[in-house]
Amino acid sequence: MTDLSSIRGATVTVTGGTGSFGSTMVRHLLRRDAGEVRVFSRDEAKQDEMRSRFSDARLRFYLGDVRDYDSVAAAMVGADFAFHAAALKQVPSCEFFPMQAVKTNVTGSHNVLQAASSAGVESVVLLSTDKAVYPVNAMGMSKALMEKTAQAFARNNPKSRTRVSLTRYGNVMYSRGSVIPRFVDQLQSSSPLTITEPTMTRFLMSLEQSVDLVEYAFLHAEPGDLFVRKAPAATIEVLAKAVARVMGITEPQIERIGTRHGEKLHETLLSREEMLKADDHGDYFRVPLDARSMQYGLFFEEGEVAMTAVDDYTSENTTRLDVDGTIGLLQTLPEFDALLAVTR
Ligand SMILES: O=c1ccn([C@@H]2O[C@H](COP(=O)(O)OP(=O)(O)O[C@H]3O[C@H](CO)[C@@H](O)[C@H](O)[C@H]3O)[C@@H](O)[C@H]2O)c(=O)[nH]1
Repeated sequence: MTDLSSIRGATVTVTGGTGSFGSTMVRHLLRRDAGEVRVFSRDEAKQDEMRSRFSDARLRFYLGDVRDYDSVAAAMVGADFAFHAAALKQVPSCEFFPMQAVKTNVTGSHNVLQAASSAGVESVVLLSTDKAVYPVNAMGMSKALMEKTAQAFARNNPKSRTRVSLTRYGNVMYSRGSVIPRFVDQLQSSSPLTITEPTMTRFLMSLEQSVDLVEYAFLHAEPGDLFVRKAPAATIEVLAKAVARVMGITEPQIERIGTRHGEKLHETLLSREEMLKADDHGDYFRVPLDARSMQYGLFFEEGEVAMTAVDDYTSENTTRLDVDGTIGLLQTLPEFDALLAVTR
């Protein structure tokens, strides 16, 4: 039985541990009294910065790349649990270099699973994205294949000591390089807000909520399960107006720049096929593994029960926030607190 007390004293590896999610997860694990937290990542400068910022003797830094099996294996030996956040996640760079996305997101994730299983790690939670559902860009496609790799591991190794599970989430508000800090910069320099397509919608989630989701998966997963957190969404026009209002600007200048390469109008967190199988856990959905064995007939001949009229779970049909609702959400973010404290 996994509960929060399992983290106490445990050794935990976080791949991508210096990133926005990774470092928040590391902090969370330290608060949960983990005995040792291993930060696995490529960038020695970020590790060094994190070492002095955290200044915690329970942290261990592992330099490596998920593409390099030996480096991942070294970070897994003796670990109890692992959270796999290392990824190439920017849509444009993966569009231009799709094989780089394959190497990191697919082969690298496979390395993480193999290394964890060889080391007898008890649980691995892998992070995926809404862009993996009906993917239209290389980043989403590579993450979809990562999901399939994890599910195949669970299906093909029912006796494995390593419990593999997945989480999928949408846009993390104020994450590095994303639209909210971009709007904030534009407002601060009195430049127009660059809006791609005003009616485009995105799920909105805070970094803390993404950590909660990953911990929920860790606590509740059966092998091969996938979890998403229910989340509200807003159009980009609403989001732009809300960011401006929070910063005291009621009529922001707006410049339409058009939809970028590989972008969807709306994102999907769960397909209708997944919704048909999903269990409703209140704040979360759990999608169990399709655990039919390697008997191909079960896939090709018997098929599924009739598909009923269930919809995908999308940023178009989830709870939609208006400007006031979005402001309410933005005001919960520590980044805005810090920002407004400076401008006040
Ligand atoms: O100047 C800009 C930049 C973006 N947008 C729009 O804002 C939304 C969000 O864009 P952005 O913050 O760049 O995020 P996404 O491209 O949706 O991708 C983010 O969210 C994904 C989860 O859906 C993560 O996997 C990615 O790593 C992360 O970059 C999109 O509708 C964009 O069209 C604008 O309107 N103006």
